[in-house]
Amino acid sequence: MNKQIALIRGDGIGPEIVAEAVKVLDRVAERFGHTFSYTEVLAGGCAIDATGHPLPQDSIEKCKMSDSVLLGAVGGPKWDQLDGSLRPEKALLGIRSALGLFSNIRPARLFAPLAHACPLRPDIVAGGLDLVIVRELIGGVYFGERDTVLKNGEKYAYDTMGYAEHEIERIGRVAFEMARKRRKKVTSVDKANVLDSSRLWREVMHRLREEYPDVEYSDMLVDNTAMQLVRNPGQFDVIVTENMFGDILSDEASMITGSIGMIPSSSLGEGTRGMYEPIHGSAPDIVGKDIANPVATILSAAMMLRYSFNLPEESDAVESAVSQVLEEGYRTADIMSEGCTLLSCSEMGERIAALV
Ligand SMILES: NC(=O)C1=CN([C@@H]2O[C@H](COP(=O)(O)OP(=O)(O)OC[C@H]3O[C@@H](n4cnc5c(N)ncnc54)[C@H](O)[C@@H]3O)[C@@H](O)[C@H]2O)C=CC1
Ligand SMILES: CC(C)CC(=O)C(=O)O
Ligand SMILES: [Mg+2]
Repeated sequence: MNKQIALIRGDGIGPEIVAEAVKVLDRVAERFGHTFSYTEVLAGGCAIDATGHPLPQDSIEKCKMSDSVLLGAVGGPKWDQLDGSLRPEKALLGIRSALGLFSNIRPARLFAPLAHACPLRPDIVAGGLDLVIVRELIGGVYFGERDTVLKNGEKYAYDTMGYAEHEIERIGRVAFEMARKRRKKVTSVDKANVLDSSRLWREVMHRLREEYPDVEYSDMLVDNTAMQLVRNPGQFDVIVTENMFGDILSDEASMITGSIGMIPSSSLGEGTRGMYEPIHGSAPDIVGKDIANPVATILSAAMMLRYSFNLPEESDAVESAVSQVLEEGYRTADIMSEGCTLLSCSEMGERIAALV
C-alpha cells in the first residue's frame, strides 16, 4: 500500500515526538511491505516565524492532497503575546475545520504495567481502566462568534457557544456506533441546567438514543463528570461531549493512564482522511531535553493505520509493541517508577519501533 502522510511537526516538543512516530511508521512499512511517504507541512508558531501566518493556504492544500495528517503540537510562550487570529493554536482549529474533522476520539486506557504510575487509589485502578472520549471538534465555543469591544468605557470580550442539530446528531452517532463495538454504554456530558446549547444537545441525544435501544444511555452534567472521572472512572465506557468540555475532560482523563503523554487521538470527518495527534500540547517546559513521552504520538500513528488506512494488523503490531516495551519495564520520565529503566524520548521511539 502506498500512502502520503502530511507531517506537521509544529512547535516545542512537536518535532521530537513526531520523529519517533515516523521511526515506527517506517518500521511498519518495512515489515508489512508498504510505502509511506511524507510531506512536511508548516503550521503553528514555526509557520508564523517563516511566513507571518500560523496556517498558510499552502499548508491546508498539502493536507488536503495527503491521505492523512500526523501532528505533533503547536504553540508556546514565544507567540503568547500575539492577537487571537494570529496565534499558533488557530492553525490547529483552522486545519480541523478546513478538513471537516468533526469527530475527535480520545481513548484513555491504562496499560497494566502503568498501574503504579496512576495517581488514583489502587482499588479504583484494579481491574483496569478503559474509556473513550468522543469530542465534537469543529463547533461550540472555539468556533462561535467572538469579539473584544468597548463597553461602558472598558474592554468587554465574549465568545459564544452554539450548536446546530445536525452537528450534535453526527457526533452522537459516532458515540453510539462506537459503544456498540465496546461495552455498549454512552454517557452524554453537557451543562443543560444552564446552557441553551446543552439543552439542544440533550434533546438531540435523547432522540438518537431511541435508535440505539441496545446501548445504555445516561446524561451527566460536566461538573459532576469532572468529579466522577477521579472518583470512579470505571463507570464510563464512551463519553460524548461538546468541543471545550471534551478538551478539558480528556486532559483530566489522561491521569488515569499515568500521563498526558499516553493519550493519542484521531480526528475524522465524513471520509477516511484524518488528522492524528497526541492530546497534549507543545510542553515548552521540557522542550529540547529529549525527555518527552512519544507514546501518545506513536499510538496516534497506530490509530491512523487503523482508521484512515484500514490496516488493523499493522495498528495492532504498534499497540502490542508499546505494551511490550512497558511490560519490559522501560519508561520515559513522566511515567517512571522504581525498578524501571529510564529511557529518553528517542530511545523509547527506537525501542518501540524495534518491536514492531
Ligand atoms: N494540540 C496542540 O497543539 C495543543 C497545543 N497547546 C499549546 O501548547 C502550549 C503549552 O501548553 P500547556 O498548557 O503547558 O500544556 P501541555 O500539554 O503542553 O503541557 C502540560 C504539562 O504536561 C507535560 N507534558 C505534555 N506532553 C508531554 C509528553 N509527551 N511527555 C511528558 N510530559 C508532557 C508538560 O511538560 C507540562 O508539564 C501552549 O501554547 C498551548 O496553547 C496545548 C494543548 C494542545
Ligand atoms: C487549540 C486547542 C483547542 C488545542 C487543545 O487543547 C486540544 O485540542 O486538546
Ligand atoms: Mg487540549
